[in-house]
Amino acid sequence: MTQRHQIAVLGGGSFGTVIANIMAENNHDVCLWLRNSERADEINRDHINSAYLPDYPLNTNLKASTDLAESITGCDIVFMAVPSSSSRDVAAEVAHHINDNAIVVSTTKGIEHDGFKLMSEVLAEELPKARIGVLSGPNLAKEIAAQQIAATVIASKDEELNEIIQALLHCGNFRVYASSDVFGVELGGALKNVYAIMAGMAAALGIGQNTISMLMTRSLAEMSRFAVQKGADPMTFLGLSGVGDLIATCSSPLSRNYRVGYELGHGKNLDEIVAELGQVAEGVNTLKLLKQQAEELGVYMPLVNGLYDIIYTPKSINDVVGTLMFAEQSRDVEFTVK
Ligand SMILES: NC(=O)C1=CN([C@@H]2O[C@H](COP(=O)(O)OP(=O)(O)OC[C@H]3O[C@@H](n4cnc5c(N)ncnc54)[C@H](OP(=O)(O)O)[C@@H]3O)[C@@H](O)[C@H]2O)C=CC1
Ligand SMILES: O=C(CO)COP(=O)(O)O
Repeated sequence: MTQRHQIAVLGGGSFGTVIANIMAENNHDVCLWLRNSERADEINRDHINSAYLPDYPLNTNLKASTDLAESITGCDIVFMAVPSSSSRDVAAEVAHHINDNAIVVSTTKGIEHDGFKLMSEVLAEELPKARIGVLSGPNLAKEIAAQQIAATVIASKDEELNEIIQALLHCGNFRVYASSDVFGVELGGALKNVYAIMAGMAAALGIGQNTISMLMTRSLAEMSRFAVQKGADPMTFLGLSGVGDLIATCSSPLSRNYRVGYELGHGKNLDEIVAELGQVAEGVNTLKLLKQQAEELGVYMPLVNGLYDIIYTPKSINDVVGTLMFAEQSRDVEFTVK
């Protein structure tokens, strides 16, 4: 019989709810921490999170709470599923209640504003005694909630941690692959959000399959180029957390980042789009940070620059496309396996 774990999932949005429910279905003690008491009551009473996943019946053993101390105390595993803008504050609170040596897994695909830090780095600073992992992959929450087959990646240097998380989340429609490349897995999840905005914008303009293929492939080249400059292994970008997640989010209106791009492509204002979305689209902040970081490192990122110009400068989409099409023509594949 597998060990029964006591788990807290912090963040009661779409992804937090889905992973909490999978683990409750797998017979673990799971508490979903959220800040809205009406929603917590609804989950405990009606076993539904109607604000985020109205068609997804939740396991009756899944508990919800607005009390962070109550949610975390005694847990051996904590999942972070809040937006990157809140991760440090939430982690600092977690530090008061968490067991030494507990496992903490970040699911957040974003970058901290100051210092271009990924969430595992933020967690390591705030929770120095925790064993830290990162979960990332092509995981559109609504598809998982609809019981569609999906897979993800758990990344940690701690092999035992990877095995524990694989067993926790594995079920008939969800597979978990392991990686030791925490940085590469996490960076892939954060960067692809930017390209999903671009893909949504391109979809709004009615582009064909050749153009879609070109955009996605050149996005992967650009992401990998940036990652290599930051010291990551480009091979990780060929896995689920890299190209896998890029394909999912650049192809689906279920992606919030794609939807932001789609509305931008129809001429809507960014602030209005974000306000109407009511959920996190991490790529909007990542775009600015990525452009700045690429400039500092001297990495050539024409797609990021073009998207930035469309959103934040008076340049039109046609101006930007013209510039991109007449840029110097270079090599297709930049990396070789020795
Ligand atoms: N959705 C997906 O398919 C996947 C998402 N991710 C990543 O996971 C993260 C969360 O995504 P997702 O669940 O979809 O996002 P949602 O926007 O659906 O939910 C975010 C949740 O975080 C809560 N929250 C925000 N700020 C705070 C705070 N300061 N304290 C407590 N709770 C807070 C929100 O609360 P409230 O409802 O009260 O506003 C909401 O419940 C993102 O970084 C995303 O990139 C990762 C994999 C897949
Ligand atoms: O990361 C995701 C799917 O893997 C979710 O993408 P969005 O945040 O764009 O909805």
